[in-house]
Amino acid sequence: MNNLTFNYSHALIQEHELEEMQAQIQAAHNLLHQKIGAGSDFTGWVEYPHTYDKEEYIRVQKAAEKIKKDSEVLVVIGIGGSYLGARAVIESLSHSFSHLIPQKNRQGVSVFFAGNNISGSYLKDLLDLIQEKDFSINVISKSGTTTEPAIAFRIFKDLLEKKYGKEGAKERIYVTTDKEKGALRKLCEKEGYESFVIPNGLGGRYSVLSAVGLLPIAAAGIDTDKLLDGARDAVKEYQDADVKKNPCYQYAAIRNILNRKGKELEIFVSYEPCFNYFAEWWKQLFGESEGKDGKGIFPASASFSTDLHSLGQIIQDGKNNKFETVVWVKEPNKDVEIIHDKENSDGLNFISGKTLNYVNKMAFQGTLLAHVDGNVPNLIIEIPKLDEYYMGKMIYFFEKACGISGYILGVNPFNQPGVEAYKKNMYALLGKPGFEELQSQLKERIKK
Ligand SMILES: O=P(O)(O)OC[C@H]1O[C@H](O)[C@H](O)[C@@H](O)[C@@H]1O
Repeated sequence: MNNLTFNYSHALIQEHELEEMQAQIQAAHNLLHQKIGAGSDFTGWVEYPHTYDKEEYIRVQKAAEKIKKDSEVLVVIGIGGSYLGARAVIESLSHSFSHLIPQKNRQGVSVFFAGNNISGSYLKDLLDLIQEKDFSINVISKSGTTTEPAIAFRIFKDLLEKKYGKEGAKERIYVTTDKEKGALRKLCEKEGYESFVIPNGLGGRYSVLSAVGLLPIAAAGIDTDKLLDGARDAVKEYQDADVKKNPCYQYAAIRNILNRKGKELEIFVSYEPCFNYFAEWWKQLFGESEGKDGKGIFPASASFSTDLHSLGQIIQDGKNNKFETVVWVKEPNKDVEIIHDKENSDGLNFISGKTLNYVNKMAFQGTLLAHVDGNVPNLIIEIPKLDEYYMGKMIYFFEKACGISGYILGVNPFNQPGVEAYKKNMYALLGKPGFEELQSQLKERIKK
C-alpha cells in the first residue's frame, strides 16, 4: 500500500485485546478533540496544519530565502522542543554528510545547532568553525528564559555584532518565541529583530510544524509545503475514533496494552542512521508527555544494524520488559550494489549483485523474527519512501498517538512539571538571586 502503514502482527497481543480498548480510545479521542482533557490549552497542534498563520508562513519562506542568499551557515539556538524537531527533519532528509557538500551544490545552508547543551568545548568548536563564514542565527525559545539557549544567544549575538556591526547583525538575527511573554519578545521589540511566534496552543515538543521547525528546515533547503501536505493528510486520516480504522490510535492503544503487561521500555528502531535525531525528537515527545505521576513507558532508541552489535544482546536476552517500534522505509532514496570479488576471501560472493538495501531488509526481517522469538513485541511503521510528505505525515502520526496514549494512561500529556527540578538546583548552585536558601541547603548536601 502506498501510504504510511502500521503493522501490529508481531505485537504479541490478541485482536480482542485491541478491540477491548475501543471505549478508552473513544474517551481519549473525545478529550483531545473536544478540548476537555487535562492540558487542553496545549492542543492547538491537533488542527494546526490547517489553522497556521498563512501570513507568517510566507515571512518564514522569505526569511529562509534571505538566509540562503547572505549566509553559508545558520546557527539554530534552542533546546528540547525548540530544536529537536528541526534537527530531526533536517538530518532525516539531508545528505548524510551534508556539511561537507559545497554550498553551490546544495539547496540550502548548513544548519548547526547550539544552546542545546552547556559544553564549553562544543560551543568553542562551533564558534571557531563559523568565525570565518557568513552566518545568521535563529534563536528559538518559547519561554524566552531557558538558560542553555540564553547563554549561547549572548555569545553568538556578540560574535555577529563584532563581525557585522550592530545594524548588520540585526539583519541576521531571527527570533522565534512567545507572542507576548518572555525576555526574547522584549528584546525583539527593543531591537527590531525579525521574529516569529510560537502559538500559545503548542508546547515545544509539538511545535515542529510551526515556525519553530519550519524556518530552519526551509533554510536547509527542504520543501516545507510538502511537509505540511503530509501533516494535513494525516489530520484527515487519523481522526476516526474507531480503533479498527485508525492506525494512529492502534499504535496508541497497543503501547498501553503492552505497558499494562509489564513492558516498561519502548525502543524506537530504525535502519537508516539519518533517523537518529528523529529518534531524539520522538524520545522527548513521549518521555515528557507520559513520564509523570509515577507512570510512563521509558522511550529509548536504537539504530540498526549498528546497535545490534551493542544493544542487540540485551534486547534479545535481557529482562523481558521492552518492546520495539520500528520505522521502516520501503524504498530508500539511494542504494549501492555489492560487487563480485574474484578471491571471495570473505565468502560473500553469494550476495554479490545484491544491494545494501536488500541486505538491510534481510537484517530487518531476521531481527524482527529473532526479537519476537525473544518475547520482544515489534510494532512496525512503514513509509513508502523518505521524503517531506511522509516525514510530515509521520510527525503528526506520532504527535497524535502520543496525545491519545497519554490520555489512555491517565496523565496530562501536555505539561512537563518534572523538568523544573534540576533547573531550580542549578540556579541555586550558580547563585541566582532569590535562591540563597536553597543554595546553602544544596551545598550542605554536596559536601556529604
Ligand atoms: O522553548 P523553551 O521555553 O526554551 O523550552 C525548551 C525546552 O525546555 C524545557 O525545559 C522543557 O522541558 C521542554 O519541553 C522545552 O521544549
